[in-house]
Amino acid sequence: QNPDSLNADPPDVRVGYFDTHPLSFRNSNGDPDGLIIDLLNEVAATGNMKIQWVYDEFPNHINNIKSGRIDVLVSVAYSEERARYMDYSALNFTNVWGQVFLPANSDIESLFDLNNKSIALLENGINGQNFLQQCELFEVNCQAVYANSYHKIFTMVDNGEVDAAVSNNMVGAEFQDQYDLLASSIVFNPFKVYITKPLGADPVFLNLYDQRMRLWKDDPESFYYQTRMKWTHQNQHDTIPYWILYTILGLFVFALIAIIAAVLFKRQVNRRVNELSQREIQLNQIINIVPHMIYANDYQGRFILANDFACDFFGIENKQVEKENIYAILKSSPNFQNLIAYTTSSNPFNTEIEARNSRGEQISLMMSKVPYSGRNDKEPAVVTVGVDISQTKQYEEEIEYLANHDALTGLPNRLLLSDRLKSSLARAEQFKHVGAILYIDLDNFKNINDSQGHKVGDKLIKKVAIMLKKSATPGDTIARLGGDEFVIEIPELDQDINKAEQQALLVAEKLSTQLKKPIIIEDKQYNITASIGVVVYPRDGNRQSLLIQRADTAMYEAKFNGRNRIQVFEKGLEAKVKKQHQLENDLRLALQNKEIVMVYQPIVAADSLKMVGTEILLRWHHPVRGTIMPTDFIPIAESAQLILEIGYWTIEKACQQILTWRETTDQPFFVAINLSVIQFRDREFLGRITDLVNKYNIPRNYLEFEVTESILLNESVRSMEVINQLKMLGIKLSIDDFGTGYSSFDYIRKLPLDKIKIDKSFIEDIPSDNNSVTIVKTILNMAHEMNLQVVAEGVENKEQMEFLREHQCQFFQGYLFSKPKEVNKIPKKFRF
Ligand SMILES: Nc1nc2c(ncn2[C@@H]2O[C@@H]3COP(=O)(O)O[C@H]4[C@@H](O)[C@H](n5cnc6c(=O)[nH]c(N)nc65)O[C@@H]4COP(=O)(O)O[C@H]3[C@H]2O)c(=O)[nH]1
Repeated sequence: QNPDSLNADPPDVRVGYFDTHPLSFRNSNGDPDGLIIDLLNEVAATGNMKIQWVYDEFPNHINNIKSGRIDVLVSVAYSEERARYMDYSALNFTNVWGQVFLPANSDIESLFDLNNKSIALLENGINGQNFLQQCELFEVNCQAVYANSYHKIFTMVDNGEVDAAVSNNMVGAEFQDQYDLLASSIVFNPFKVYITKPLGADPVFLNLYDQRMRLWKDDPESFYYQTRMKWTHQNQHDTIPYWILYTILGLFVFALIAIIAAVLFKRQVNRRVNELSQREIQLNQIINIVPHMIYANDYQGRFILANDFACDFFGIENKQVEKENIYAILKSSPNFQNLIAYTTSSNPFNTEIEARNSRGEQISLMMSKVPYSGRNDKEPAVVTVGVDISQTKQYEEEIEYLANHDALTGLPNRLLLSDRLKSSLARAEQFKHVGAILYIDLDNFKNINDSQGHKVGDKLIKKVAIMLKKSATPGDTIARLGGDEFVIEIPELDQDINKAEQQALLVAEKLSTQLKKPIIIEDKQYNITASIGVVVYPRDGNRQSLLIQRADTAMYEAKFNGRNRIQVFEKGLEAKVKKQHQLENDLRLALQNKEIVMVYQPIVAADSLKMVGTEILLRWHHPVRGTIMPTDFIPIAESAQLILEIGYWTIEKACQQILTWRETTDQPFFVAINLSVIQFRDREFLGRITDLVNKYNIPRNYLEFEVTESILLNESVRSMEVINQLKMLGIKLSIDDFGTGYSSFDYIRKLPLDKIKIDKSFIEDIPSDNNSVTIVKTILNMAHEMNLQVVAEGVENKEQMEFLREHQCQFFQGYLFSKPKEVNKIPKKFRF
């Protein structure tokens, strides 16, 4: 120490104290008093220092020391947080521990009883912090209520505002009697009590204190022990003898370990319980997500479990399921009928059933039933799983439908027809039934498809399908084989084969008439016809493939004979059709092999009998079969789609011939060419004709096209368009075979035609046959009225010629003048 300081005024040291009885407190005179007060007064006296005591609440002193308003603070427990702003004395002056104090009547016995209780704590107090850490460790959830003095804390306990209070044991013991408190067995965290100064402040007082304490603690008779005795009635070296302290600590550690073990165990149990309940929730979620029926019931029918699907199916509440009985439910509604036999059977099995749910909706279920021995084999039950296969069944049905039906019309396809035929034929054999098959092919459908596009073609096929359905009777199978081919199977006709054939023909005629009705598609009218082949079984065969093939052969024959016909199968047809097929193949090579040639038949003027023109007629010089006439090969060319090639070749040759004749003679000399309906329908027809007449630069009126009445009538809209265009090009037009078709004078009147050719079938019978005479006269009169020229075809003798001349027929064509000949063989006398 500085010797000068002994004589100088003792320096002031401001020491903060607060009520923490018996360590420090303000006595009834308002003066500082208590264990540490006495000790520090003594320390100050030995250091010749004068203490200036500053009284405040503990939390305020924390601020006081931080702000330097006091130099020393008494009774402070150590904490790392406090050490950031305070220096501690080296020696403590006492030890204390945390303790919970309760109202006298409290039944709280352990830390766990404090769960959900309110606890009064000193604001910023170290005991409060330690207590809360303990609570957190043991998952005790209590509500902390803070106050800034011990006095207030215990007052709250006394008033019943809180369930308990926490303080150090020493303070609590002091207040215990005053507030009638119960010192609980809940103790924790023993700690030492020091004096402190602001961090970095002058250490002189703290050093003086440590110096004195060191001396005092070594001497049991010292001022320190006397003072402790005075305030705490303990005369040992410390507040508690070390062995007691260690015992308490040991017990505390043991209790702590035991509690931690218990808590860990409790936590583990809680975690496991939690996991199990999560798992149960998960399992419930899973079986409820499954879109199939799952339920289990005991042998009395009581439900053990049922998922959402099952509950919805039976119309029961999931929460109520354990109160329900499956047997009672199954009996409660006719919807569950199909399940009864299944459920009451004791055997495990898998089966597919159709059932209705509580709302009456049909469901296909794949049911599986398995016995379940239950928990510990004591609760035997049955687990039922019903997999909802409704969707799969629906797909299967759709696939089966698609496999058996035509996608465009929805009619049975070849596969289903074949199935039905098989069973019809089997029944026919067993019961001696007679049936028929009609093979229907639309005439010239390909041309409509090509000229109008597939969309129109498809619509037409659909309409035809509807027409066929309307004309058929129930029990008939109407199938579409593809393209424009349909088959109708009529299974049960008269047992007399001839009568059965008549019945089949009647149906065919009905169909044919029905099909002839105009069909309107996209505001356009289409007139179609069909070629129908008929077979009757078992007469024409007893195998379905043979019967279809024979019906097809008959249809082909109908087509070959000019279409729009019904043909019953006959024995010789197969060979004939085979021959036609062979011809079709040969015809494909005929043009390039130059086997097709043109012959010319002169047309003469009635007055001069001089040739005014010719008609081109084709001949096919077949290398094996010899010369084939156009009536035999033109239908083949049409069905084999060769007619366009042949047709344009003929027109080009005609143009060349017109040019040759023009160069060799000044006489007007026309060439007439027959047109097939297929040429007429060809989209390129007008363009190609225009190109040809331009290419050869022929006088347009030297070219004449012959079309039949049927072409004009059947193709009314298109024909009007083509005829007008041809007229605009300057080409002549005549109607061939007039009188054999419908002969609609009204219609013909509207067309810009030039000539009518009377068919040779009328000419051959004049003048002897009255009917033919009348027809020829009528045609001639009508033609004169309409200002049309008339050509008589097939004039073979002078009587015919004279009759025709008499009735003002302007032109003749026939063997009387010349047979059709190659160009260089035409008789000279008719040339000019
Ligand atoms: N009995 C007899 N017959 C006579 C007489 N005068 C002419 N004929 C025959 O009558 C037919 C007249 O031709 P069409 O009515 O246009 O009838 C033609 C025509 O519709 C068709 N045809 C011929 N060539 C062609 C062609 O290049 N294209 C098309 N699309 N059809 C053709 O073939 C049909 C038959 O032709 P063809 O057999 O050459 O038969 C020809 C001709 O040889 C006669 O006095 N007596």
